[in-house]
Amino acid sequence: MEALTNFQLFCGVGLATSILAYSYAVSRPHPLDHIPTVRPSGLLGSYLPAIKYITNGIDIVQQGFEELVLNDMIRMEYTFGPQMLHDPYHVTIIRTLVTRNLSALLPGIKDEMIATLDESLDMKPNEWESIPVVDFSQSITVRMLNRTVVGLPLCREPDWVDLTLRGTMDVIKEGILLGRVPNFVFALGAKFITTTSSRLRRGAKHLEPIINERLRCMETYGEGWTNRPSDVLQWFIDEGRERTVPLLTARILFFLFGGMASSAAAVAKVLCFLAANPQCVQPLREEVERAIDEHGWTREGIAQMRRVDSFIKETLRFEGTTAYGVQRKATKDVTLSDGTFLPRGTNVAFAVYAIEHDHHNYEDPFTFKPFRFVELQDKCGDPSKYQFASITHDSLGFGLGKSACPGRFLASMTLKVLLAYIVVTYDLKPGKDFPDSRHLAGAILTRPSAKLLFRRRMD
Ligand code: HEM
Repeated sequence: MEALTNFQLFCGVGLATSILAYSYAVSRPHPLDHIPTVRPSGLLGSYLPAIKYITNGIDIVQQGFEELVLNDMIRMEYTFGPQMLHDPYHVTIIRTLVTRNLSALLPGIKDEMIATLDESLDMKPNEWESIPVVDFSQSITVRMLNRTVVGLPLCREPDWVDLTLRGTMDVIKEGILLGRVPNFVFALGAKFITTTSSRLRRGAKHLEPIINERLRCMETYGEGWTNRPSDVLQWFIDEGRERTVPLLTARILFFLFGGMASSAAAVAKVLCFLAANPQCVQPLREEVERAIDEHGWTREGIAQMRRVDSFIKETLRFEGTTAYGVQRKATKDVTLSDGTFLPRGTNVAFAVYAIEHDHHNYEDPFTFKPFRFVELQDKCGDPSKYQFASITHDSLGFGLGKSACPGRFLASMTLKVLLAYIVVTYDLKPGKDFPDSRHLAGAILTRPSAKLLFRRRMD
């Protein structure tokens, strides 16, 4: 027999070691074996559903409805910086200053919306224009959100807009990739997978002159600085925890990340459902025109738009935003009230789509009823219930509990203004590739090729 070459010997030892390691891993009891998890056990088995999950997330989570779902967390400390995890003060600023100042932010949001619509929908009277709905929704959302965050003129600066838009999408892709990298290559892999440093450098170039000028005014005028900007950047500076350009840049980009992708995805769905349901247009127009006649484009006016609110909430419930959500990690061993034991480090998530399509929670859950929530409000006699921004155990689009989305009131106001304005200003109908959605790693997304036809309102 010929002598084994070094290479064959290396392969042989490697194979034997792998078989031993695999046999050991599958024979070891897993601390979660008592819990009905969605993933099969075993060394390779856990990666197979992860791959299947990329294209078929809904089905896998549906399988695990009423069971606990394991999931990897996206690693924000690598895509933005460790300070986002260790000092999430932006959450407090959103809960307090952003939410308290919604009335003051509204005129800027509306102004930015009209400017973006005029630029994107530059058609002649009686002419239909075909618009890719995903791109359109992202462009308008990023501008409206940026207006509240950095104000004019930066919110319209093309490179900044591109950074805050594409950068958000990059972070999502990088986060998904990082979530799939095995732990032992993680620290090294993060450096190569993320574009964090170049993103922050690019952002700092835009923010540096603005931050420096604002710091100068604060030093010069102190409390007497009368035309102090009323935007998120200024609230971060005033808070005083981070006064350097790199740290503030990371915080601002993270803030925009928090609001951008989910709001833009919601806008795309709402516009698609509006185009697909022409029977809703008249009732919506009547409501919006009445509210604007009585209160103008104010928060009071927006609050009167219950059909608009219900249309948005029902669209997101019916179409779904994600297969699973409200992700939590057990930071220590936990025993739940039903006796279920979760060892430290366990990731859990709720089967959001399944819960929002459960007939115990919603009558006729697989039927789109645009004004479902107005009917429920009328039935219980309380219009403050069942609102888009409300959080309940059967309405999980904004999460649940202490970590529920702090930006939901801003998101709700922004979406309502947009839908209300579009419905009274334009006619819409479905275009190409409509209204198909696709599933990506659990998220339910509008197909990027989907088009809508817009025309200036004719009647
Ligand atoms: C329709 C639009 C939006 C949707 C569907 C949405 C949804 C969510 C969800 C599901 C969570 C996780 C909640 C949980 O785990 O319980 C979340 C968290 C968060 N959202 Fe939103 N969001 C939206 C808009 C916004 C906006 C506009 C902002 C910024 C103003 C924002 C800022 C955040 C932040 C900072 C968190 C993390 C909260 C924390 O860690 O405690 N979101 N959002």
